[in-house]
Amino acid sequence: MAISIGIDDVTRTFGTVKALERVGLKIEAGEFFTLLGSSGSGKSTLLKLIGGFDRPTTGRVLFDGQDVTDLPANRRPSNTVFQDLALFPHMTVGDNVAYGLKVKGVAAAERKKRVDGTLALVDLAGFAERNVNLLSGGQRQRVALARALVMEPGILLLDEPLTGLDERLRQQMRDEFGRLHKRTGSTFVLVTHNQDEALSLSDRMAIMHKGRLEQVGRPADFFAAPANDFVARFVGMERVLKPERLERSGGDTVAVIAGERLVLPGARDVGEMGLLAVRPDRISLANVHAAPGSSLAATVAGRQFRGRFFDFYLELGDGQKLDAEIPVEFADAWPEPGNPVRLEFAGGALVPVPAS
Ligand SMILES: Nc1ncnc2c1ncn2[C@@H]1O[C@H](COP(=O)(O)OP(=O)(O)OP(=O)(O)O)[C@@H](O)[C@H]1O
Repeated sequence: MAISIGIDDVTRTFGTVKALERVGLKIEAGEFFTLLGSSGSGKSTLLKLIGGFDRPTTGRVLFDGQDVTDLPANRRPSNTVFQDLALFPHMTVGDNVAYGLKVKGVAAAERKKRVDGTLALVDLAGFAERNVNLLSGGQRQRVALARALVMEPGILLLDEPLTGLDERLRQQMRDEFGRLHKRTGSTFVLVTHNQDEALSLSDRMAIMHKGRLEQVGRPADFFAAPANDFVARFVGMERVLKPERLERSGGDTVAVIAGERLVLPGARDVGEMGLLAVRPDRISLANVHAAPGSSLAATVAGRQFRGRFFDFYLELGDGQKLDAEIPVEFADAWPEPGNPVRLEFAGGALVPVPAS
C-alpha cells in the first residue's frame, strides 16, 4: 500500500551549516516525487530524514499522518536504494535480494517465491544463483532495486541511483523506474541533480537550493510559471532580463524595456518589480520595420553554429543581453554582427518571474 509523506517545518543543522531550513512538504501516496537540486542543496539530507537514517534538528516527519520522526530506518515501511548500491559482494544475487526477508523471519519457501517474483520484475529472472561481482553495472543496479522492492515498501527512496552508469544504461534504468512505479503503486521519492531524469519521471518535483524548497509542482509548471529567477535559470532559461517595469493592461502584462512597450499576451501578473526569463527558442529575428508592441530593437553581437540552429547573441538598446535560437533553414535572411534587428517574441518567449 502506498503511503503519503509529510515534512512538517523541518530544519537540520550540522554545526553552523543549515542543511535544511524550515522545509514543509506533502508527498501524496503513490506519487513519483523528485527532489532536484545542485550539490549541497540538501536533497540527500531530506531523503535520509524520510528514510529514518537521520533525525531533524526541529520539525517532524509523518507517514500517512503518523509521526515517525523518532522511528529508526528498520522500523519504517520505507526502503532506500543508495548511490553506492552496497550489495553484499560475497553473496549470490538471490541471497542479496532475500536478505531483508530473512532478517524479518520470512519462511524459506515464501522467501524464494518473493525473490523469484521480484527478480522477474526487474528483468533478472534466472539470475538468482549468479555472484553479484560478475554482473554488469546495470544488472547490479537492478539487484539493488530488487533488494528494496522485495520488501514491498509503501515508500521507495532512490538516492542518485543512476550516478556512474553510462548514458544508455541511464536511459534504460530511467524507463525501468517509471515502469516499476506503475507496477508497484508505491510512493517513489527520487533524489537527483539531473533535470532530464526529474522531468521525465516525476508526477511532481521540488527544486532545492541552500536547504530550502524553491518551488514544488508538476514538471510543466517550472517552465510556465517559475517561482523566481533562480528556478528559471535552473530549468535552462539562462537569460533573465530586468524590465524598467511591468504593467497590467486588460488581461495582459506589458513590459517596459529599453524604452519600448512590449505586450505579453496572457502572461501572469508578478508585480511591477518582476523579471523576464527568456526562452531563446521562441524568439525570431525580424527586419527593422517589425511592428512595435510585439518586438524590440536589438543589435546582433555575434552568432554560433549549434547544429540544428544558430545561437544569436543580441543586445537590447539598454545594453541587456539575450540569446535567440534561429533554425538553420532561415540562413538566407541572417543579419551580420553589428546589424540592427527587431526581435519578435512568440507566446511564452518572455516569462514574468518574481525576483528571488
Ligand atoms: N553528516 C554531515 N555532517 C556535516 N555536514 C553535512 C552532513 N551531511 C550533510 N552536510 C552538509 O549539509 C549540506 C547539504 O548536504 P546534502 O548532502 O543534503 O546535499 P545534496 O543536495 O544531497 O548534495 P549532493 O548532490 O552533493 O549529495 C551540505 O552543505 C553538506 O556539506
